[in-house]
Formats: sequence, C-alpha cells, structure tokens
Amino acid sequence: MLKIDNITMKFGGVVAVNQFNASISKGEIVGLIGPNGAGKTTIFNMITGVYKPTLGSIIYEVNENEEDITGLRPDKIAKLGICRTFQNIRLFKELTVMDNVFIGNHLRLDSGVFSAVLRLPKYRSEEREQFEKSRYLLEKVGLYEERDEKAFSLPYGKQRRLEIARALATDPKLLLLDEPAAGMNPQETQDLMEFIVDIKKEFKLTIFLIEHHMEVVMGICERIYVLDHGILIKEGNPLEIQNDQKVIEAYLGVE
Ligand SMILES: Nc1ncnc2c1ncn2[C@@H]1O[C@H](COP(=O)(O)OP(=O)(O)OP(=O)(O)O)[C@@H](O)[C@H]1O
Repeated sequence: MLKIDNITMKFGGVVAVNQFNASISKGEIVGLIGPNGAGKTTIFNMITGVYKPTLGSIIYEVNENEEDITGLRPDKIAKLGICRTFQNIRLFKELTVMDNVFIGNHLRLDSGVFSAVLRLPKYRSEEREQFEKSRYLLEKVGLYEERDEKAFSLPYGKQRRLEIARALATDPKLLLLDEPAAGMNPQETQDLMEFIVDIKKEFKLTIFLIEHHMEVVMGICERIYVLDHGILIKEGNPLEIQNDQKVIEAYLGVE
C-alpha cells in the first residue's frame, strides 16, 4: 500500500531523515519508534506532503494503481485517502464535538462550494448523509452523548478519540497516528489500544503509528521500524525489536 524508497530530508545542515526505506501492506498496523528528535514526525510530514523529501520517493497504491505522491500537496494526498492525527491535538476547540467530525466529512462532499452556498438539493442530500455518518462515527468512538459539548471541554483521552473520529470522517485508507497515547493514563491507553484494533477492522484501515508508549507499540503493531538520528536501525516484529541489541542501546535501554 505504501512504499517509501530512500527518503532523505535535510533542513539546512541537519539531516533529519537519512535514506529511510519502508513498506507497508494493506491491513497492517505498523509502528515507528525512536528517541526524541530521531526523525519520526518528519517522516509523517513527508508522507502527508507537509515536506517534500530532499531525495527519494513515496509510492502509494490505491485500488491497484500506483501513484507517486512524493511532494504532492497535503490536500491532494488527503483526497487519495491518507489522513493523520497530530502529536499535539489539533481540534477546532471552540466548535462542538459533532461539528468537528462534520468538518472532516467535507473533504468528501462532491457538490462544490457553489451548491453549498445555494443549498442546492444535491448539497442538502449529501449533507444529510454526512450528518448520519458523523453520528455513526461519534457513536463508534463513544462520543455521541457529548455531541453538543465544545471540543475543549472534553477530557484528554476523549479529545484524542475525537481527533481520530474526525480523521475517519475523511474515509482514509491509510491512517497515520502521531503519538495517539501521549498524555494518556494507563486505563485510557488500554482503551485506546482496543479502539485502534477495532477501527482498523471496521473501517478496513492500514495504520502507521508513532508512539513512545512501548506497551502500545508492542501490543498492537505487527511490525515496527526503529529510527535513530534519522537512520533506520532495525525493522521487525515486536519480539525481534525487543531483543535487538542496537535497539536496546539506542532506545529501549534509556527508558
Ligand atoms: N522544520 C524544521 N526545520 C529544521 N529542523 C527540523 C524541522 N523539523 C524537524 N527538524 C529537526 O529534525 C530532527 C527530527 O525531528 P522530528 O520532529 O522528526 O523528530 P521526532 O522523532 O518526531 O521527535 P519527537 O519524538 O521528539 O517528536 C530534529 O533534529 C529536529 O530538530
């Protein structure tokens, strides 16, 4: 589904990511770990079009078509079905829970701005459908009861779920989660793990996630890439990663 071929990202003299390779198959949950500043978020930023890699390519396979998405604009990449959440929650804090998800839907509306402004029948029927979909997503993430609350008033764990619900509203095929368990307590973390596995099945997603909570990475990822100073030092299943000397020295050992 995603082939990352030798991508490098330089910021002036800093090589944030150096010749990184990865391949993700449809339906997998894959982890990306490494110490602070290893280059993980930079990789997500290259996949989602925030940064154009200095070198290398990113190929995305959708419906058996291969598409070179290297350096495409973020909105184009989102339209192809790649969606993300952020390390620091980025909700529309003053909007209601429902409106936050509803906005995510708009990426998928066919009727343009023109029919939205004039509220033409096509727009209205699409809008109704999207409302139903938002409702379903909120029920799915357990936030329907809170639909009229302002996003900022939700506890942290629920804000993260809402951010994921908003991402799901764009109908992603590949979902990138940047530290979804950050700031969560053990119970919220446990719930999040079940939630991620659950939405992966229900929405037929492929998931690539950055996470510092080792119990999340080891608990739900089938494969893991380990990055250190911008360089891939190991790729393998959770057991292989936990037992690798280089990984222990670079990362796990310093926990
Ligand atoms: N826009 C930028 N301009 C300059 N340097 C940058 C930029 N973005 C990232 N960097 C640098 O690239 C390196 C990798 O940063 P990145 O945020 O990708 O790491 P990370 O693995 O996601 O870290 P963390 O776990 O702390 O979030 C760091 O040295 C960082 O300072």
